[in-house]
Parts: sequence; C-alpha cells; structure tokens
Amino acid sequence: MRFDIVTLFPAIFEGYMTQGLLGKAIQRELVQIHQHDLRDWAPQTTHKPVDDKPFGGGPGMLIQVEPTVNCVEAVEKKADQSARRILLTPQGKRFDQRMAEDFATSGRLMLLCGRYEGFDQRVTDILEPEEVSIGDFVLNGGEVAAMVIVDAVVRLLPGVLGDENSSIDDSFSRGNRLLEFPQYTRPREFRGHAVPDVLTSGDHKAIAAWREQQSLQRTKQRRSDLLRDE
Ligand SMILES: Oc1ccccc1-c1ccno1
Repeated sequence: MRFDIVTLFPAIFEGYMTQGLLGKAIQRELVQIHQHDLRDWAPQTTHKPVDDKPFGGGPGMLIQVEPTVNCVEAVEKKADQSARRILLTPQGKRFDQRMAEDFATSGRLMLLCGRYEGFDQRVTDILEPEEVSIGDFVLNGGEVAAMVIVDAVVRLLPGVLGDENSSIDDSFSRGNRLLEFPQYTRPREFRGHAVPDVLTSGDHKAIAAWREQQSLQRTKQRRSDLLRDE
C-alpha cells in the first residue's frame, strides 16, 4: 500500500516513519509513504507563498487552490493508479475503525493536510476528495490527523501485525462493538494489586467468560453508545 501525504510540513513525518510498527512495515516494504511539500508548487517567487487572505474578509489565511491542485495532479501522474483522495478537516466524516478497514483495502491513499483556515473551496470542488475528521476538536493542521489514519490503517495490512498480535480481537475491529477487557502480565502482584485469579487458573472457558463479562461491563460504563443499535 502507498500513502502520498501533501503537506506544508513534510519534516513532521520523518521521525514517525522510522519508529515502531510503521518503521518496520516500511523497512519490510509492506507500505510506502511519500511526503509532498506544497511549497514546491508555490509560484516561483522568493517567498513562495501558498496561502492568502479569504475573500469577503475573516480571520486567518487559506491554502491556495493552484499549488494544491497542481501538486496532486503531478503526484497522481507519477504513479499508474489514481489514489483515493482524503482531505483532513474538522468538517469531515468521522474516522472510525470501519473506515480504517475500508481504507486498508485501497492500494493507494492521498492525504491532503490543511493548515491555517483550511483549503480554498475550489480544492474540494476540483479534486472531490473524501473529507475526513478524526474528532470534534480543532488542530493546527491536518498532519497529526494524517498520522492517526496512517497508524490505524497500516496495522491492518497483511503481515504488519504478527499472527500473535492479530487485530481481530481489538476494540472496534471488524464490527466488534465491545471495548477490550483489562489485561495483565508479570508480576502477579504489585503494590497490593493482584492479577485476577481466573487469569492464572488455566481454565480457558472461565477466562473467556470473565473477559467477555469485563468487556461488556467496561463498555456499559464508558461507551454505552456502542451498545445501541445503529
Ligand atoms: O483541526 C484540523 C485542522 C486541519 C486539518 C484537520 C483538522 C482536524 C480536526 C479533526 N480532524 O481533523
């Protein structure tokens, strides 16, 4: 799978792409991530502006349509298949595990990271991206949202998680509507907090029943909305 990330701050992704699961997935060529600096598409002036004031007045600046559309079209021409275009924005459809599973079936995703007050509306009108939000809050830019999407999608790609770390039982995975149960490892007791006896009983049926009960209780307490019919 390939990600193309269009951004004003490509350097933001450098450390992120060399660490942990994603770093290993890139090394094993299970995924490719290409950053594209919008400033490379700015008018050839010394200052290279890619933003400007909104018509009609109002606070902040907008990212101009010309560098953005030219950048996306140039990136698409580089590869033989057109990418699915995702624009990160607070106004978008809420990202969730189901969307992550859908994105993971796409060969190529292009993530458009806005800054300032976002993109000129013609970026959306011309490129017709899917507009996606990672939650009801405001960030300084789309880069963090893009990392969230890359992180959630890459772990679903074949071969990224070893069999022992399958995502199949994760909270929200593949329609799973219960939060995950509490997990414990050694030591068996720490500061008076012991591992529940059932987990060291060897009774796999009892362990499964305890985990199911814990998941249901935790979901009722924290996310009762997940138990309502869609
Ligand atoms: O707050 C933002 C600013 C720019 C681009 C995206 C976002 C955002 C907020 C929530 N999901 O995406």
